Amino acid sequence: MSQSLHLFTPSHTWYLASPKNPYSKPSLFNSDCRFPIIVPRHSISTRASSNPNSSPTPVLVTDNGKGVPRTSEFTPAAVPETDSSIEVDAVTEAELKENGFRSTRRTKLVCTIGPATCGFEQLETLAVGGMNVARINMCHGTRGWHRQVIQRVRRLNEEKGYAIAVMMDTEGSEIHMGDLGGASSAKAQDDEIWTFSVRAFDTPLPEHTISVNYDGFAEDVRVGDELLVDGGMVRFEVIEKIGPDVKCRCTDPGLMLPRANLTFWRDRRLVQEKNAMLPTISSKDWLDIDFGIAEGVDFIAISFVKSAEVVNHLKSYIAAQSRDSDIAVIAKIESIDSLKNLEEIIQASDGAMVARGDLGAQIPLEQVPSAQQKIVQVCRQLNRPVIVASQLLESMIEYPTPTRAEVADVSEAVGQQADALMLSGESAMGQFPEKALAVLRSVSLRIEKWWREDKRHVSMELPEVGSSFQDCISEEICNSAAKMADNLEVDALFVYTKTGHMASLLSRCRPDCPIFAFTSEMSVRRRLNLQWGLIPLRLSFSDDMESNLNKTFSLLKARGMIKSGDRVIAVSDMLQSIQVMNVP
Ligand SMILES: Nc1ncnc2c1ncn2[C@@H]1O[C@H](COP(=O)(O)OP(=O)(O)O)[C@@H](O)[C@H]1O
Ligand SMILES: C=C(OP(=O)(O)O)C(=O)O
Ligand SMILES: [K+]
Ligand SMILES: [Mg+2]
Repeated sequence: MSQSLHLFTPSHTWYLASPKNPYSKPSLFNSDCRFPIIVPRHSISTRASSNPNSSPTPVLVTDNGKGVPRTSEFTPAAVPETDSSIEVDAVTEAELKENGFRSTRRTKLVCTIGPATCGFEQLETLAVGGMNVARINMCHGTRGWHRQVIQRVRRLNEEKGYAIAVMMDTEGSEIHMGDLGGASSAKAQDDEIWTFSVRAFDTPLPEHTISVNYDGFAEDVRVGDELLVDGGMVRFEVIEKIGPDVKCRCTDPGLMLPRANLTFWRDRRLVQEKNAMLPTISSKDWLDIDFGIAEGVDFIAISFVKSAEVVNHLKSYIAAQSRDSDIAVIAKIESIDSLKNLEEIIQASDGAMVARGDLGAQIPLEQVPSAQQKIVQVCRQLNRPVIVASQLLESMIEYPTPTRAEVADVSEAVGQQADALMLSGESAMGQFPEKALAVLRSVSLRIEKWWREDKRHVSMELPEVGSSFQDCISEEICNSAAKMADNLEVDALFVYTKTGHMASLLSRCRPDCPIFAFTSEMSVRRRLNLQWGLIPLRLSFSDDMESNLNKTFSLLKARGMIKSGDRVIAVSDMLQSIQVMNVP
């Protein structure tokens, strides 16, 4: 290569030549060379001006002047998808216009939908607040209830241009309490005697009685065992067994919520055989999975994964049920077994969740932070998106402001560059769902900026993940493009991707600038919405990168989302190229 970097001016387009790249000059491509070679091409600015008629009519302009449009001021972004339009939601658009590329949020936000947020307008408020993924927990509610939520999210996407993905979370075979006979919670006081029973009760339940979903419960516990509700929020000691009833004395008082998880400990260790005997995916879970497939959810999160085998099984099941479905499987890491088999589970899955609620009930609490760090790191290395979940802003279920400790916890996850943060009770049944989401949003933005500006991230060793030579080329291109983007301080990376793979490879590098991911598939756009730093947009594009770029520039410029002089690096999975250019 004779070109030195000073020739590498922004007004030039540069191509990384590869065997798949029709633009490459064969004489310059050394077939023995593992990596593509950079060859110069002519300036993009002359080509861009050759296509003056490609500007579309701007479709949507909503902005209340404060960066994020208010619900009532929404003009529906319903954009009939044509060859010459780009699909983007009002929030992304407003954020880009208001704050520019650099300050867009990179960390994605998942909200669990429950009674506090299931209405169309409530969902829209969450969308405006930055929700990227809506999670429904099959542990609660009926399928009819969940169907309605899915339909409302879909309507939001269709009418307002959002790409909110739906994640269905299976109940799993955990041992949990029943519904508390309709009460929203029950308070256990110090030294009170409560009965945990496997009997079927008519409502209302007798006083101080809790039903348990697992038939073997009374048989398996022993007098002297410690019974933990929700990982220790409330504790009891087993004092007597009488047939199906287990009498327990409250040793740590607290509030118990319907269907709270139960674990029991003997000699300070979790009694694990119980979970081991139960299948990871119960018969009820399989019916829920059928429901999820039929409703076209984007992600299925499996609770209490123990091995890669169950993930593989579910993936083949999904493939057999719906040939062209691309439902991604998220493994919830929340048991001792899942930690033991972490790498193989993550390798088998399409993503993972650090489910700290149950994890903290299975391992000592003080081990949860290091487990989180490890899971986040393994996911990044294996190129799988990772969600940090549970109790991020727990106090906001009841209070409008978070504790300092909660803000520090959110900051830690953002600093670890997890792909996504999740709200559970805060958004499902809390009093301040919108405020909780706003806290995640503002803390993410602030901490991301601080880490970027202070260059606090130590670069992580990213092992090769590709299995074929083509995959390795894509990977090298993304690694190089991300590095170039940082070194040249470009404003954005553009990726044209059919399957989303190149976009995820770029996201994995956690570059300083945001990544615009253009895809023609709506389902890919939604799926990419879980991944760090990606701004997924729908655009129909061709194999001709030149025309794709011209089209993108004029569409984005017409909507004020980019401007002349912005510097961009573009990669594509069709051509396996890297191009550096200034927006004309
Ligand atoms: N679909 C729903 N219907 C009713 N309540 C729900 C629903 N989803 C979540 N919740 C409430 O929100 C709380 C927190 O949600 P989540 O963390 O997903 O469940 P869990 O605490 O059971 O793991 C639940 O304990 C439950 O009270
Ligand atoms: C996210 C979790 O799972 P669930 O809310 O379904 O118990 C968790 O345990 O942290
Ligand atoms: K669940
Ligand atoms: Mg759990």
